[in-house]
Amino acid sequence: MDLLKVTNLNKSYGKKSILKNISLECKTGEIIGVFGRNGTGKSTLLKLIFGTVKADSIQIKINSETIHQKDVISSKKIAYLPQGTFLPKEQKVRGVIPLFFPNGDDQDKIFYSPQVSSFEKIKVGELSLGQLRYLELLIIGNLNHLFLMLDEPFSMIEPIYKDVIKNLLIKLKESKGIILTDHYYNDVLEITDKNFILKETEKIQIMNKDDLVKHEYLRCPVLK
Ligand SMILES: Nc1ncnc2c1ncn2[C@@H]1O[C@H](COP(=O)(O)OP(=O)(O)OP(=O)(O)O)[C@@H](O)[C@H]1O
Repeated sequence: MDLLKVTNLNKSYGKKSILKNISLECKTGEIIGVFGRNGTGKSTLLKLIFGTVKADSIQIKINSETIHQKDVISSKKIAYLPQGTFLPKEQKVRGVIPLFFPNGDDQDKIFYSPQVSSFEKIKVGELSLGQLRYLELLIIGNLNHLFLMLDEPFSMIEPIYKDVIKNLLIKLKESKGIILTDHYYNDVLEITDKNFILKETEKIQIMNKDDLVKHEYLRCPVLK
């Protein structure tokens, strides 16, 4: 088991405090869900841990090793799925895979993953949103990072691909720790082991949908 430990995380933009003294832990074998209304800092939190947004303060440790924020990307221990696509739209899927996986066996893992044969000849820009998000997750998930930060893996995705993505994430958590955020709360709660909500700069643990109502993320009554 590997442990990602983030402590003393503070972030403000100008005079506006976004996240105050946040701590969190994620183990390999675990998926953690992050909720919060628009603008509460969910994406910022993931980018701070990945190192692409500079923190006012943050300590990041993986097991006993401290990783400075500026060294997170080069350490190749934490990966990040941004909200927007990062793949070249004009390339066919079968041309994109070798860009990330020079080794033939590694490429095969992607090519023989469920569904990929149905869209490998298509250009990235012509994929459905579900196919595209799944391909991105397959690529990120098959690189060797221990921890994945995923920003909205389910948003606007057709139901069939949501299921394919959920199955992939459950498989990936066998060897990785995953922190994800998405407003599709039912999909998130279906696969997460722990959850929290960001509210007014703080992090509050969530046990179920009722807690999401209590903290004014959902309106009641919640159908069960
Ligand atoms: N580069 C920036 N400069 C100034 N303010 C910013 C910047 N990036 C984000 N913010 C502000 O920080 C706050 C948190 O933004 P963030 O994108 O993390 O929210 P979020 O919880 O992910 O929202 P959403 O659910 O809409 O994706 C928002 O008020 C946003 O306007």
